[in-house]
Amino acid sequence: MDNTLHRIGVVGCGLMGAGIAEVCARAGSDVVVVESSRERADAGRGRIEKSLRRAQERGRLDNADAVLERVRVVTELGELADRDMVIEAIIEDEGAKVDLFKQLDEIVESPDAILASNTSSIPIMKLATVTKRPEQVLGVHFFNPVPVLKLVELVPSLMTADETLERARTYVDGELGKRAITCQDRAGFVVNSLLIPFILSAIRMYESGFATAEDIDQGFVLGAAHPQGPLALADLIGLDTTMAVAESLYHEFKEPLYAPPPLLQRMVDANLLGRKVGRGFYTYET
Ligand SMILES: C[C@H](O)CC(=O)SCCNC(=O)CCNC(=O)[C@H](O)C(C)(C)COP(=O)(O)OP(=O)(O)OC[C@H]1O[C@@H](n2cnc3c(N)ncnc32)[C@H](O)[C@@H]1OP(=O)(O)O
Repeated sequence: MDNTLHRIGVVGCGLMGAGIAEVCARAGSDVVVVESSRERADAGRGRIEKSLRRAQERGRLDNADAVLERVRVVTELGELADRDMVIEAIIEDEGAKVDLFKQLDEIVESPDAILASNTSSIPIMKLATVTKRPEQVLGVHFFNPVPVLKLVELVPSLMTADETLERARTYVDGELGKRAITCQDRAGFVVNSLLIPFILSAIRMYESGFATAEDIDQGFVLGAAHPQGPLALADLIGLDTTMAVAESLYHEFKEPLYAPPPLLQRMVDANLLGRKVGRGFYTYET
């Protein structure tokens, strides 16, 4: 068996999917990205192109066009049939991901192909058990902005084969030039288990009127050398995603520190989702 992963599929071309497709193509892989409609596919391709052009302008990339040629954004899942690995990066919703994994298992032809999820918090086992290849299913969790942040969490379930984990590690560390860490299959993995309670505490602090958003964030930027404060970071992640990850953590551990505060829920209800819509704790030009 050729263990190398050449042909990569990505499902979802939002914030994370576009970033994942970009870094895979920059590493030389042939990438097919699937979106649910032509409009979304066009928007996703635009996102990838904008990021590549920016990288070229800043001198971090020689030829954006050459990279773009390695990415096809399509609307049919069937186009993933010949992939060596498919990375799912759709909405953080267990039902939607389970449905997708059932379909991918039918579509992806190679018996050796890996089915990976970029989930932040949904148990990998729930996705593995709906396929006929649970030993080739694992979590491959990237961080936003994907082209900038070096970390990838690799999450084997109890059924993932050692070989699958090693093939994914070789791709992430070797081809993508990122740094993989490994952790067990429980909600939040390493980073979100620590980061989400921190962000929720900042939202509770702001909600109580204890300090302004600017002062809370400045406190962390200037007092703890974080690149941005917790509320600005929530805006970057997206308040809907922050909420979904908090709910998964709360569901798994029943710890009050993971319970989403009412203000977060209200902001999600109001579609104040952060950077991607132009307004969250701060306002942004879209
Ligand atoms: C919830 C999920 O499951 C898990 C997660 O994703 S948790 C979230 C993890 N993310 C973080 O913690 C992000 C923390 N913040 C940061 O690292 C930084 O604030 C930031 C990179 C977002 C912005 O950095 P900042 O210095 O303020 O802005 P800026 O000067 O525009 O960017 C710094 C560099 O990153 C690049 N960059 C910023 N955003 C980018 C993007 N979306 N795509 C590509 N490159 C980007 C810029 O081009 C710049 O590179 P250069 O110096 O070579 O020109």
